[in-house]
Amino acid sequence: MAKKEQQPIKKTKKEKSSSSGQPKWMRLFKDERTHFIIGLLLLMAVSYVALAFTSFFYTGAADQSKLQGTWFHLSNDEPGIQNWTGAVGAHIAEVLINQGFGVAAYAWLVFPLILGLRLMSIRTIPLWKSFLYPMLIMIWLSLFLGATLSTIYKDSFLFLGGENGYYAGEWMHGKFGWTGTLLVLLVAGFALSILLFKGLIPFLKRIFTQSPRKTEKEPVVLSPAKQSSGNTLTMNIDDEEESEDVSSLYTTKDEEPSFSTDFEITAPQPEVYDPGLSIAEQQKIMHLNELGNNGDEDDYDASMLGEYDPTLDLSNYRFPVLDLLKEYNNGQASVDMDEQNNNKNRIINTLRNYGIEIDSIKATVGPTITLYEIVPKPGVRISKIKNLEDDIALSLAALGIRIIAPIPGKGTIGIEVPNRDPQIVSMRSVISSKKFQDSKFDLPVAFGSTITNEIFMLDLCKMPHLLVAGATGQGKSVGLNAIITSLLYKKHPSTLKFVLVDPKKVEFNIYSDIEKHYLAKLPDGEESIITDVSKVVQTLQSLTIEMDNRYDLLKKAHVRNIKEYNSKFISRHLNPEKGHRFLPYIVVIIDEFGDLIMQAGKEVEMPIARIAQLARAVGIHMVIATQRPSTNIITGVIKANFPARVAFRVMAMVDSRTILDTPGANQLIGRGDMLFSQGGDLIRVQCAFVDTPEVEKIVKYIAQQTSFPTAYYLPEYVGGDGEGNEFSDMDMSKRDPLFEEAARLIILNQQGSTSLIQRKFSIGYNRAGRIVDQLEAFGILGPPDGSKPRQVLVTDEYELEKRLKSFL
Ligand SMILES: Nc1ncnc2c1ncn2[C@@H]1O[C@H](COP(=O)(O)OP(=O)(O)OP(=O)(O)O)[C@@H](O)[C@H]1O
Repeated sequence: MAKKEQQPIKKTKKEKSSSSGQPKWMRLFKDERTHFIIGLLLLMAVSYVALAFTSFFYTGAADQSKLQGTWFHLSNDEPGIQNWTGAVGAHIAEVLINQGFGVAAYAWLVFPLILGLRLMSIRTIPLWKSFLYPMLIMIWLSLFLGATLSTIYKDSFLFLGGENGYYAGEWMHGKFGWTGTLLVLLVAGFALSILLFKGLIPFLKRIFTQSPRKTEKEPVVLSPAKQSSGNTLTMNIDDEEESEDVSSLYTTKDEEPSFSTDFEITAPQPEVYDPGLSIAEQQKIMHLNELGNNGDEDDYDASMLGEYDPTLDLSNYRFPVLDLLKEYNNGQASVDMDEQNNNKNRIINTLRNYGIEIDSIKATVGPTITLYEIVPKPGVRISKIKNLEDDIALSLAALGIRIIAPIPGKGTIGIEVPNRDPQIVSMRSVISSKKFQDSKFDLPVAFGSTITNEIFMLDLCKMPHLLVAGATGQGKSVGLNAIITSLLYKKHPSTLKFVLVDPKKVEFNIYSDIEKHYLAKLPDGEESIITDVSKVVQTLQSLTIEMDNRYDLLKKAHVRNIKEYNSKFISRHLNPEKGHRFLPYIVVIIDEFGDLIMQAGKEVEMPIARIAQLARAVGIHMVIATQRPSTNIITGVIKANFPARVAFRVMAMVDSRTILDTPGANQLIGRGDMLFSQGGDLIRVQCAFVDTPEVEKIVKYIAQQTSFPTAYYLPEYVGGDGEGNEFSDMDMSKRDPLFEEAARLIILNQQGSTSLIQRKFSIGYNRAGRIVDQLEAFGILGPPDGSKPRQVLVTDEYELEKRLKSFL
């Protein structure tokens, strides 16, 4: 729907059917309100039947004689029925309880109850469990009651185990006798308990392995805490199900000291190689594992409590609604055919003037740019067309023309020409798009629309960090707001926290009202939006501590990344008593980090680099923005660690090279026109537009809802020395005496290998390795890259001299 508003031209058949091709009844069926109403009806039906069942125990005897009729008779009104729910309820109870499975018939109600709750968006246990488990319990209980108690209640109107249980019990008595039947039922009951409660086997093992030790330890006086765990064990004999929960919850904690001395737990080391992680992250995990494996989390299992729901604290939280966002381009803009035809003819003529003939030309009209794709006649040199950029721009009398020769993967040549009447791509249109709504990304960002009218989305988790740059007034702030807005529309406050840094003190202030929902800050930080440079440094250091803490948790949990960690926590295989907690993603957004680098230099650059190198595995992602795309701001260190980049319009080609390593951003037209690059490919995107009043509305909508008691507190950062931080440890005085010479050598050779330094200076491998580490820490060499040589981040001696001076 919304696509139509933003896109002036007819879409392809495929796109059209995906957005509007659904029949009305189907949409009604999928509508949230329909689900809610069906859920409500199910809950009503469940309550009705539950009441009928309960009443049946009191009124069943009196009603029995009147229940001989069929359903048809009953619905024709049966006089004198006493069941609280009338004739229909009485009949249902008679059929399901007496003729069915006896008191165990209540189990029928579990599945519709859970289904109803799910339809109303209240999540409990998985559906298959809610069906299978009650059915198994029902069959067993009906058999048990039928086989054991039926003789006791012989004269009652009620079959405790239902007719099914009664006759099955009779049959079993005939086959196995009384004792045999009881034995079979108890064994079946035990097997069923093992199936239902995962923690039962480890619990029993513990009881059995512990009993001899208990006698050895008898003289030891138990602390009150231990005595209470003894109580837990006693309960176990009385109440099988309840003690199951309680025991496996607490035994891990209480029994642990004596356990760990007697048993060597050989937990599997996590496999280190993970293609999703950077080399530095993999090394970090390997290093942590080398330090020793003291996590014995493998035993912990509280899965019988059902899945942990991280959103439970704010379970009534409502995501912002679409109506908070504005519609633009209400009157559907149509394609200006004259403009398209004129441009097409001009392109053909200009090319012809230079002796270039083409086979075909095709136009795709985007919101702000039209892409003309041409196929030249065989034998035409592509570079010849590329050189005509200025001439084509002149003939079209338009700025912002970009030639892509050839379009990667297409075999055509693209000429991007700005439209005379650009359309705004509204945030509303991208947020309401099916692509965004159905997205399964962990941190989905709906950035805007490509020039071929596709919604452009990225997963910040995969980037894993983003550098945003562009001259002032070209759409950077709107871009940052689009990122934040997308995340607010998709992530619950318990799963995402922002750290917002704003040295200009104007851009992010608007978000301070959602501090307790979505922001993370230092425990002593008064302001939720960080504006002060010294506070920025502290916050970044604190984030590196948070990162290290999270790595420790990952190590203890024997997992490789935050996703695995959180799913293990959700399935209750990580013990909160041992410091485990659900880890929200943290997105750090730094507006105008150029100002910070100018004021605090390495103090901010180095923690940024460190977080960028390591934090992806633990769910910390960074977006840094600057309006000064110069090499002293976007340094080699920054570039090496931010492979995903967004460039808004810049004034000079050299600026575009600084951001993207290629020209292009200087040819953009501004107002949200941007280039996204990751690993070489450039995509031109019209950034979605969200203005301040819209953001205010979203913030207000969230702020008026119940929040957490405080913002998310980052760990306290003590002292300025940055204990354990290799970057701050490496001040100039601690450099190797050969540091400068080694730096010159690798810049001269543009090759950064340890063996080169070793050979040239005739030094040992260890010392050469240390020098390489120092060169990396000072941003002269990039991080290790598998078997490939490290990247040299400084291009010439002049830049090196400047750097060395800045360090002094
Ligand atoms: N995606 C967009 N679509 C349409 N217009 C836009 C878009 N982005 C920005 N603009 C227009 O450009 C103006 C400037 O945008 P913005 O404030 O984001 O620039 P900026 O690069 O952040 O500037 P500064 O660096 O000075 O903060 C906006 O007020 C708006 O009119």
